[in-house]
Amino acid sequence: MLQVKHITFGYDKTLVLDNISFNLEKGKNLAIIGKSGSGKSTLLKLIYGEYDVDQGDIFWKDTQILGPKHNLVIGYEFMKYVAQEFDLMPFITVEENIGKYLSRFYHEEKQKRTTELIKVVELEAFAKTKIKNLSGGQKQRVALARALAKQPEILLLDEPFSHIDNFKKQSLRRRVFSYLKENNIACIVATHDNNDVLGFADEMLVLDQKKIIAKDTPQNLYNNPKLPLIASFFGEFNVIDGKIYYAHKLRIVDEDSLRDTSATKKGIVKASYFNGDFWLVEVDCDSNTIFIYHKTPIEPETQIFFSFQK
Ligand SMILES: Nc1ncnc2c1ncn2[C@@H]1O[C@H](COP(=O)(O)OP(=O)(O)OP(=O)(O)O)[C@@H](O)[C@H]1O
Repeated sequence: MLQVKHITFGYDKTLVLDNISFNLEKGKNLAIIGKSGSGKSTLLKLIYGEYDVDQGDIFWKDTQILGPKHNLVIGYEFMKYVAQEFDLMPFITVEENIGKYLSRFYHEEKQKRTTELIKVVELEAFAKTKIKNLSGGQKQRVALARALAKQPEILLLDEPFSHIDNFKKQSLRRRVFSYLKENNIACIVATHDNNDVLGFADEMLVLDQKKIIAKDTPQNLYNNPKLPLIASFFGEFNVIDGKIYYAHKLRIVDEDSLRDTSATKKGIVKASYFNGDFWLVEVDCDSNTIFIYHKTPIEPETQIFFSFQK
């Protein structure tokens, strides 16, 4: 189990993280979310032992994670970290980069393991390509495979799919996260993308103002977002009379249906934005901007009525 106990850290005099504590069980997937600059990468780096904490302790099982002041070589065998900038060896191939960390393995086993990992990150066609000839997204996938090469017990991922195109992203996420579950590898994923979280994370931790402001399952946080910051991670939302409503929880209704319900408001359409299955309709309601999903676009300046769905 990972135990993060009351850690505090600042790069200089200004605090970045203040009294952060949480645990993570073996094999579990934890997502860390928060605004840009809220300290997600810093937290991953502290857990990895890249910096010394100012206060507090971090343990993986019985091993205390120590920073550079107390540890000549950064990092531990059981933990791997895939940073936002991945440092691969540019002049050797994809399989050589992945295999590089498997020097202790017999040749056949090493080849088998490398092939398996190349499959996880869907780079079969590039196995013999030199890193310098790969795109950013392909490099990111090599970095992921390399981190998995030695079967860590815990993996720290910073925006792991940020460079990967949408065609690949969905299937790659499923493969990588299933691989981690099957192999009982715990992971912490710092991300801005709710698709990295919904469907994969066992829990989510929200960082804001140097603190953890929420920690719960994605389902609970999605269904009951206590703060706009949390709702904004999941999608378009509105704050109406102090309550948070996702844009898909509001319904544009006919004037006739108004008699039945008191929970209806009036507004003037400002614009409609194509959104795939729906249009996102921007409405001015008592000088507040409200967003509502609707099946069709609505002409600007049209008066509409909308109601709230549970
Ligand atoms: N090496 C550094 N030296 C000094 N300050 C730093 C350093 N790295 C990060 N910071 C500062 O620490 C704060 C947290 O940065 P961090 O990169 O952890 O945030 P983040 O949540 O990961 O951001 P993003 O989502 O943009 O990646 C920011 O204010 C940043 O400017």
